Amino acid sequence: MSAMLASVNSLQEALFMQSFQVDVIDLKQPAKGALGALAVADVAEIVNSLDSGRLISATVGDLPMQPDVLVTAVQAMAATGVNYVKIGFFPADNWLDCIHQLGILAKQGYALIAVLFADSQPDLAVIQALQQAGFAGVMLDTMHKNLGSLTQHMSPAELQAFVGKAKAAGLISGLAGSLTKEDISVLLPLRADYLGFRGALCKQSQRTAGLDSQQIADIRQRIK
Ligand SMILES: O=C[C@H](O)COP(=O)(O)O
Repeated sequence: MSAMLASVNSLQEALFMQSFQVDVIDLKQPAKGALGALAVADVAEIVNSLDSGRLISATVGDLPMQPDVLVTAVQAMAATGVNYVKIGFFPADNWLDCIHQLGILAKQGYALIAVLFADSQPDLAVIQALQQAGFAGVMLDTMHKNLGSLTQHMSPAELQAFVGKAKAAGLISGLAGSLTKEDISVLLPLRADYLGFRGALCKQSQRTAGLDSQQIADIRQRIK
């Protein structure tokens, strides 16, 4: 069974989401992009306010693929005490260099999740490099939030292949990207470790709008 990850953008949203017993609370600022980041100080406050033992992830933002920029951002975000730091792998020709530098942090104990974007046709061969570098996990998301859900960019067979490769590499696997409640029955059989949501949890399914309790309860019910 897959777990449920829910993205929230403030302490108020995080506390509200916690009341629905979601498995992973993901801290990000959707208004700042696909993986827009919250301020490190805000993340630290949220980490200190949620129940201990609650799994928390945070993104470092839509950053350029520059190893030094990524390493600095990851160190700052990890210092807040989040369980996982998510790093977007945007189209660039130096992924292996970035993975190598981030791998130095991974080997020091940082729990890193690489985010690949289904709408940019990522080369899944990178999963092997992520494993060798010591990443904790890999997930699929979408970069362009107005171009449909993950299931419109990759077929069930392609998504199954992604999950299979991640599992074979011993990595946590996640699926996200404008997922709708209708996507859930398609994705659950793939047995990813978690399914991630933001837009579908919000009013009018707008990821920058406020959370909608009925939507959250509905999705929580479908994943339980
Ligand atoms: O990590 C999960 C994402 O926050 C998903 O956001 P989205 O559903 O708006 O694409």
